[in-house]
Amino acid sequence: MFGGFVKDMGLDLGTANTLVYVKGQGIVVREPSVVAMEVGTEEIKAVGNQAKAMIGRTPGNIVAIRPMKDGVIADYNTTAAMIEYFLKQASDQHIILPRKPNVMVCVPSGVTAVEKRAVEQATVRAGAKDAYTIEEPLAAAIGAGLPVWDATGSMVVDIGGGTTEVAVISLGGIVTCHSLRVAGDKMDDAIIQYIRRKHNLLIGERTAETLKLEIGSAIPDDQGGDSREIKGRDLITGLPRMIEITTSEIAEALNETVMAIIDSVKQTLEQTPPELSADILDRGIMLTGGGALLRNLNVRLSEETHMECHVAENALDCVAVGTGSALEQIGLFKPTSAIDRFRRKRFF
Ligand SMILES: Nc1ncnc2c1ncn2[C@@H]1O[C@H](COP(=O)(O)OP(=O)(O)OP(=O)(O)O)[C@@H](O)[C@H]1O
Repeated sequence: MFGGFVKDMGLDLGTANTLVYVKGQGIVVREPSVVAMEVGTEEIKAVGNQAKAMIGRTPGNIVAIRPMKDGVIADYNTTAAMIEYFLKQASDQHIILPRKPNVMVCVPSGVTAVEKRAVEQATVRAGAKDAYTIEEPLAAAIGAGLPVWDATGSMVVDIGGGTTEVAVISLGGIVTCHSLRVAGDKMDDAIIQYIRRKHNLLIGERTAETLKLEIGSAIPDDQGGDSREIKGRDLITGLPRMIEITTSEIAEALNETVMAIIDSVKQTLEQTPPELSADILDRGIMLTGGGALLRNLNVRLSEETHMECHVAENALDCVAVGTGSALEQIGLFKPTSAIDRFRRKRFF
């Protein structure tokens, strides 16, 4: 393999988190996709965990931004700088790189050719020798251990920060899929809006996400369920205020988002060829991505589709692991597969 030195990498360039998978070593970097930058000079002050801690707390001259939005690049230069930082971190910590690595990056299945090209170019600009792309649901299915290469239908629902990807896969290819720009971030927004409407309280993104992680659920609890005290700014007095929020309230806030995901699964099932539907009925639906960890989401989806729904064991890692595994098996991919090779034109 490339003189025995170069380690190829799989990059799960997510809206919420970026993971780097190094061939033979597994996941070596796992950090939030956040960059803190100085206004005016655009000098990067921090990336990843350090930058995330700054969200909502930065002084006026520093902004913490998420350069990926809805699964695609919203800010090209910052994304390239962020990828460069993560690839460098992976190589500094774990490997010797006498030559540039080949990098396989995942992209949502619904991206345009321009959006895909931007990801490839940003990866090359960040230091990759060659960039390859793989569609996210295929990577998620490989990472979740589904038999994607067999002549049998597998269904995967990957719920990330920016996108939800629903796909039926057979013989290494995507047969039907839906990509929905509704996922974890929209859930956080829904919680912010709900608390604003119902309690006249303004809370930040991080508080909303914490509520979702700690007491969120896709099914309301008749008894109210768990509760948490949260602090925010009163919209009437402008003063800080504390209130108590229950699981049932969060479930109510998330209902619309959860229904959008369920509808997308139903639509995909409606468009699935009957033989493959039968396979899915036998094996069930596999949920991956951080959003799949929302409490009772699998139960709710199961009730709505009358099928078994399983949450992958390593839900947050599936796409990165699948992306890395795909790179290891690149020889197995046919030209019609979901992987496209991008030959770099010299940039600089
Ligand atoms: N236990 C949990 N319950 C609910 N949501 C969770 C949980 N853990 C993580 N999440 C959410 O999962 C999302 C991140 O998931 P993931 O890392 O798979 O996304 P991503 O790959 O960065 O995004 P995308 O695939 O859309 O680009 C965040 O919105 C996060 O809040």
